[in-house]
Amino acid sequence: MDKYSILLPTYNERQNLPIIVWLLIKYLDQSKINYEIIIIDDGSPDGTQDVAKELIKIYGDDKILLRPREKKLGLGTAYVHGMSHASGNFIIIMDADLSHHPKFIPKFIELQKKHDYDIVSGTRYKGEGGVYGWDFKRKLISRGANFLSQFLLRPNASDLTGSFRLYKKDVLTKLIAACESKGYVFQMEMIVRARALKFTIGEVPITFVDRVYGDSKMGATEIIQFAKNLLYFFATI
Ligand SMILES: Nc1nc2c(ncn2[C@@H]2O[C@H](COP(=O)(O)OP(=O)(O)O[C@H]3O[C@H](CO)[C@@H](O)[C@H](O)[C@@H]3O)[C@@H](O)[C@H]2O)c(=O)[nH]1
Repeated sequence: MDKYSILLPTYNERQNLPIIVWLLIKYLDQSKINYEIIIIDDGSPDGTQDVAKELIKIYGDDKILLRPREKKLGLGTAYVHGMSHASGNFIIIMDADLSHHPKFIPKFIELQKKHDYDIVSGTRYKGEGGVYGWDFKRKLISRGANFLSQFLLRPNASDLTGSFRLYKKDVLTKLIAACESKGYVFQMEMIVRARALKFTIGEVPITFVDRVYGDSKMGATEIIQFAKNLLYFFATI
């Protein structure tokens, strides 16, 4: 039977974590999906790990695992760390801040099964997909980054910077081995490398809703890093 390991990277998500975990359990149980939830917390000062431990007491350590690290080491490396503890043959990566709704997961799984895709990527930029709650500046950055990367890299997916995705575990293992970046740009690199390695990608339109609690960790450093990597991938891949 297929098993899905859901990776939830967290940094200061004390308020969001109980809600996202509850929603995940509700939708995945309802759809009779076999899963585990892996929380990768980078030593959040707001007590996210204490909340995670309480959730494990409530829902059980067969459903929720906490795989903490001592300090903030970046989003890309958090995925790698989580995956090394995953027992599923499929991996689902999503944000813990309620921007990604678990109701889309059964659609990801259905599409993957139908076409045996290596990757299913949530897309905000196709069909019914969309973004809610971002200000004009943030929308412009995201759209601009996507437009530029589409133009330069010609990837097989319409949302290069999004992170709500399902991977076959062996595919993700190969992609991780091929990827060099550590931060947010990891999402883009995965799709670019996927094309080079000839992995198939299906897409499910998703609505991305900006977080209500807490703050985004994306700043100028991540944006500059993204631009540098974009040019590097353009020149090398
Ligand atoms: N463990 C760990 N988790 C992190 C780190 N940085 C961020 N996270 C977690 O990663 C998720 C996304 O981080 P945010 O900082 O909230 O991202 P965002 O601004 O909402 O950005 C979203 O849009 C980007 C552009 O489309 C996406 O690239 C990004 O993945 C995300 O979906 C959240 O669950 C957050 O706690 C880190 O260094 N370590």
